[in-house]
Amino acid sequence: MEKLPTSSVLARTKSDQLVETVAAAFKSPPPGEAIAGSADGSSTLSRKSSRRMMAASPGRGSGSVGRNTHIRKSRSAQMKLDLDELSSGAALSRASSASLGFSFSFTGFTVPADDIADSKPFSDDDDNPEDLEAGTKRKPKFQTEPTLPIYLKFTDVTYKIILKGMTTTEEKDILNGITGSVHPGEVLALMGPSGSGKTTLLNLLGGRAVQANVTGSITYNDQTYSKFLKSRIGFVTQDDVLFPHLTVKETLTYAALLRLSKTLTKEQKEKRALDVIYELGLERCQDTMIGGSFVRGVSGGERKRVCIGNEIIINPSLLFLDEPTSGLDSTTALRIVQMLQDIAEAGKTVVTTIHQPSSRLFHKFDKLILLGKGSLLYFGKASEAMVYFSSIGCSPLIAMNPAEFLLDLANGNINDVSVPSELEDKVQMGNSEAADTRNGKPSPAVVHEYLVEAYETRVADEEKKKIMVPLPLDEELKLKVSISKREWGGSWWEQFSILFCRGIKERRHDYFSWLRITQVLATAVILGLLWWQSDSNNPKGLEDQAGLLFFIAVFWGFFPVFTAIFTFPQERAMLTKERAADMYRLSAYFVARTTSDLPLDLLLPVLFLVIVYFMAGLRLSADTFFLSMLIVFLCIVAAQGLGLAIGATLMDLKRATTLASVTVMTFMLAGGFFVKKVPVFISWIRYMSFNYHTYRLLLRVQFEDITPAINGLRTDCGLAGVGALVAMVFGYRLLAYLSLRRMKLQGGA
Ligand SMILES: Nc1ncnc2c1ncn2[C@@H]1O[C@H](COP(=O)(O)OP(=O)(O)OP(=O)(O)O)[C@@H](O)[C@H]1O
Repeated sequence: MEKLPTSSVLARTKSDQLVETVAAAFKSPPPGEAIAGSADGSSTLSRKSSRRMMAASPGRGSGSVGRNTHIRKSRSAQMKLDLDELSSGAALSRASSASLGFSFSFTGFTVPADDIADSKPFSDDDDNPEDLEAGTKRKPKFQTEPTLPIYLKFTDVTYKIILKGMTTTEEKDILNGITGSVHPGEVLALMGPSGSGKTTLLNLLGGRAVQANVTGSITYNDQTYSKFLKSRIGFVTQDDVLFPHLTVKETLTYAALLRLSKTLTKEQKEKRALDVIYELGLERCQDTMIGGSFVRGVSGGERKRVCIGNEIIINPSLLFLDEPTSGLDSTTALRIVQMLQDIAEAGKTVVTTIHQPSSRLFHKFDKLILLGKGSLLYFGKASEAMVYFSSIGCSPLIAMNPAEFLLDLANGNINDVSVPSELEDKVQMGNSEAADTRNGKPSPAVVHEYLVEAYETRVADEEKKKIMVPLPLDEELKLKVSISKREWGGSWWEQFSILFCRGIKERRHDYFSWLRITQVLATAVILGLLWWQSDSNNPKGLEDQAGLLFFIAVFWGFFPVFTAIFTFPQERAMLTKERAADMYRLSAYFVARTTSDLPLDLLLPVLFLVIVYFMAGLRLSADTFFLSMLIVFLCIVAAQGLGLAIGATLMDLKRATTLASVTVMTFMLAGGFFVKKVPVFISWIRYMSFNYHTYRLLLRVQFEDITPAINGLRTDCGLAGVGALVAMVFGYRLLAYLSLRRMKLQGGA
């Protein structure tokens, strides 16, 4: 452990170099440029600076003996890459045009069209990651345009939650005093056993947790979190939240259209999506649907890359990833981590949680945080973790993957690990709590305590002191981070039209659902046959027709409620994710989502009414027919509003369907057909029923010339009925919108 201060000083010197290099290289371009890049030399500067950062980045320079292989690899990879670039015609043409100052498009790197077609740097089937590692294949370039460098530092981060039981309230510590830092050009891995707090820490660092329960400090270029950061942070969640029916290209294009700066044109944004497809090696599956539980789509690795693409499309300064390799085979996992390294090398700050990396993966991380039960067991260079643990008496006794060794330690499992003398003494002194009765070794709790204490006494203070030192950054660079203004990617109308088109594309299969069309047509034909050419000129026929009109009012009140209920609960995960990234205004999403289904919702009743109306022999007059149609439309839109409001308020399908069935049944019973003499204290309920208003309006349109009342129900409703339905159309929607506004963004800051 005596060695550590020396290496820490070394690390300090390197991060100082890094800070100075970036501060010098990044001369605060205007806001538009941060995303847009430029066609002049500033982009070239950024590329160079990112290369310099690579050189200065801890974990890539010279270090302990244990890292030599990795260093050799990186260097030879770098040399081979350069040679490869030189020998490639495309690289030559890029180099020559770069010298003329034209090589950088707004993405920072113009890939010639031929190049896109010819090269498959990441395609799934034929690439060997070893080749990539060794540099024998051309690596894709990750967004080399200038990006606002963000230095993330966190000290003594503590997070508690309050668990409310039936009778008791309990406080649970999730994180205890976590300290660390990560700089542009570095990949920080958060490791630890399941439940150790990795995701919680990642959410806190990404500004996605309820800040009330957090103590300690988290700073970005020495500034606290601000709304501006939402547009500079990419966050890849553990679950892949994507629309299953959109293709890879559509997914990334919509993300580009919604998230990229207003200053870019539509074409530039679309091109950005194509560049990301190329960078991630997704060109072969760009027209394949994402897929989901019921639709076969792209592979797991491709899915993960699309999720990463969704975030890197904004050229984020900070990229957070929650277990990007879980569920993937080791080759694909290695490819993804290699990609993260490439992204970091382009000047971004990358933080990722990782569950059980292979040793090859482990060596690709620059920094490591090892957590155990919410406490910090190690923070420092990944390559020095083993040295640190051996300095506190814990070394593997057999050849072992370092990640496996570290996870075993974090779990308190010291089988095949040398036992520190302090712990051995405890066990030998007969302390029953200290020993594991099964093997006579120290118990996991004691090992955990020892590791926490060892880190706190030997390293923690030193690290904290280093982190407390202010960054030698431009004031302008710091101030930029603290801007609290949101930046939308487009005007309200642009957002609305993009979301409207995306909604239609995602649900296009629903529109032509033969099941739904058959259901409506079959019902219409059955009704037509049952009421075949009924005659309103005799009282029995009149009553029959009134029954038919009531059924129509109930049918078109019932269906829209139950289809609209699913709208928001089904999209909750997507909405939470997209709102956390400030992708659009909630009102634009709401209006787009509620209007994009309308065309089909209004087409089916037309078919239905045409069949029923003429088969049942209702009043043959154009006015009556079209007015009946309009009334049914109003009923549908009002009923949809109720479904949307119930879904948005409860956001839980089971509870929502239960409440909806009770409400719809009540409205139907109060609709005026089944019961005429309703007690006064409950008679008000009918005015809230869209069935009641629709039924009365339909009666009026059909029979106003025949009779002023049918079944004791007066038909002189007119404008009042229409007014009530219109009020429901807007009132229920307003309720739905307010409920969505209230909805807590999961961990939303
Ligand atoms: N809102 C919450 N309510 C109750 N417990 C919580 C809550 N959030 C986190 N926890 C608890 O905090 C601990 C850390 O959770 P977290 O998801 O951060 O762990 P993790 O290390 O990411 O686990 P995994 O690797 O399994 O995803 C767990 O014990 C979890 O149950």
